[in-house]
Amino acid sequence: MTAMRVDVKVVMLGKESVGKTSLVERYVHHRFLVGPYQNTIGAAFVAKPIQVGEKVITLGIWDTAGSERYEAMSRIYYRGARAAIVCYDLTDSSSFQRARFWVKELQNYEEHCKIYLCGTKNDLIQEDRSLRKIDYHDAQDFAEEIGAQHFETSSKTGNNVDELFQKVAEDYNSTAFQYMTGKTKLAWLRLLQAACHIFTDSPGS
Ligand SMILES: Nc1nc2c(ncn2[C@@H]2O[C@H](COP(=O)(O)OP(=O)(O)OP(=O)(O)O)[C@@H](O)[C@H]2O)c(=O)[nH]1
Repeated sequence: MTAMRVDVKVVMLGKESVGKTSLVERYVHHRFLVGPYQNTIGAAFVAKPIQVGEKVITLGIWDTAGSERYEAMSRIYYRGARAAIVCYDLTDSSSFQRARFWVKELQNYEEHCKIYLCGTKNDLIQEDRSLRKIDYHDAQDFAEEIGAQHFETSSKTGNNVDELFQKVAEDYNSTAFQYMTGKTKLAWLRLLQAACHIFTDSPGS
């Protein structure tokens, strides 16, 4: 097995049973597993290359266990993450409280981690609007307050799932230069300068 170089560490956070594993399954394997719910123990990792313009960016996705029993462990997994997908279940108001908890944690301990707020299971809302427990605008306001992107997804139908992960990769791509260390940035600038010289000095230009 060859090791894959990971560009962005992404962590999935949220109350148990909100659908973190299902989101990853849908995105990575294009499937929705039916059958008895199996809670994640500890965490699971998967690497997924994704095309952004001309580039391929590999997301390293950590799917954490939502059970409060594993809270201390989940903290280990968000260390150094560049993106966090904080999930809540649109049909469960307590899951939104839990999402607020994870957002606070990230704001306090992982300030460079970009947050994506994700309301899951929107197929259930499409079927029966009375099941919605989190108003779209309330969640949107919260997302704006914390500077996060907000998505409502369904792993069952696939609605908005690719868009969510694509956005994570695109955001990383557009900010990657910003996060380069001084030395790397200088090297890139010199390379660009040299390329410009070659272009302007080339015969016929
Ligand atoms: N209808 C519907 N059910 C979903 C969706 N996503 C997840 N579920 C169901 O919700 C239950 C929990 O899903 P998981 O993906 O295992 O949840 P989790 O957040 O990974 O749970 P933990 O591992 O305990 O943290 C399962 O029975 C899923 O089938 C969805 O988009 N629509």
